[in-house]
Amino acid sequence: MEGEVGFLGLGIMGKAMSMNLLRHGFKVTVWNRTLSRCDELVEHGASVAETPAAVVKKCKYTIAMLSDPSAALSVVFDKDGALEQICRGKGYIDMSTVDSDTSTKISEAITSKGGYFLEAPVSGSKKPAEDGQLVILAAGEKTLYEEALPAFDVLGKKSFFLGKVGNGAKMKLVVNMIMGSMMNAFSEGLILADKSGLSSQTLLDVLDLGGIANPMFKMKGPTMIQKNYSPAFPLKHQQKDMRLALALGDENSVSMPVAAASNEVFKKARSMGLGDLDFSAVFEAVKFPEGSS
Ligand SMILES: NC(=O)C1=CN([C@@H]2O[C@H](COP(=O)(O)OP(=O)(O)OC[C@H]3O[C@@H](n4cnc5c(N)ncnc54)[C@H](OP(=O)(O)O)[C@@H]3O)[C@@H](O)[C@H]2O)C=CC1
Ligand SMILES: O=CC(=O)O
Repeated sequence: MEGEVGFLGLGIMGKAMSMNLLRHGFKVTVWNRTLSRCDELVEHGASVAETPAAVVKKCKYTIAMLSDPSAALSVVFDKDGALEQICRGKGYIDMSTVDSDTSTKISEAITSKGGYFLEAPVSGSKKPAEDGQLVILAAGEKTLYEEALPAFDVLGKKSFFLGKVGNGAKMKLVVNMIMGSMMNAFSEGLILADKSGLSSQTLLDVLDLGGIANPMFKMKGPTMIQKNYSPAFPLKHQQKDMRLALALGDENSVSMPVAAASNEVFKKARSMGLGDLDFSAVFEAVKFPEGSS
């Protein structure tokens, strides 16, 4: 990955990832819809471009890390979007969590102009992004995957190449569907323990020693008990992932009652105004279901 790398989208993940690239000696040109969010990256050596098109014009490789399908499409297809400057030899790597249709639309547009496309959503949240410990789920153009490995090695602890475009998106949605359902079950367990007169902390200790111990319970349990929902993975994005995973289930005639019920609780949490908090704030919606005070 020689030369300047472009980075579009400096939210929780994009900021941590582009900072990591800078720390490891990559030259990075950044763009964010809210341009002021570029300032901190500039202090650490990044250059700024005014539009996605300007980033692509300057850089052989451009990485995008955007909130959802509509943002991913807008940054490519809108006026001054990335597509305007895609030409032969340019690589576009979308690391946002989107559905396979969105990824395919972007891929077809990029490749129709002679560019190369890779989808590469990630598993792992704010802290793994800061520590370069993401799990990268890439699919699409194998040559671009191989060229991107020096960057992926900085951003992640392991990269998978999953074949044709769409497979990375699908894998990410399956993983996050499981994660969202687990977070709901965990929240119900914490409440059941509390209402039954048991100590929440003791429940966490018991869980951590058994067969269902996992890093998510270990990390989120204590902060949930303290009602600290400072966002690492925003709840609105988890709900988007449940919705997209359920659509994938529809397409494949897979019945997912557990995920469907969990999605309802995430929707309820959004309607309670919790969308910008961490996804563990779904705990509040489980505590106070529809109709209760
Ligand atoms: N946070 C996490 O733990 C993880 C998140 N992900 C996925 O990574 C992606 C980014 O997540 P995260 O960084 O947390 O999200 P944030 O909400 O923190 O950041 C979203 C980014 O998308 C930009 N954006 C939103 N809408 C548009 C639009 N219409 N046009 C242009 N830019 C837009 C925002 O720009 P602006 O600053 O202007 O609002 C911002 O840069 C999501 O797909 C998420 O599901 C994957 C793994 C972990
Ligand atoms: O998408 C979220 C994550 O933690 O992975």
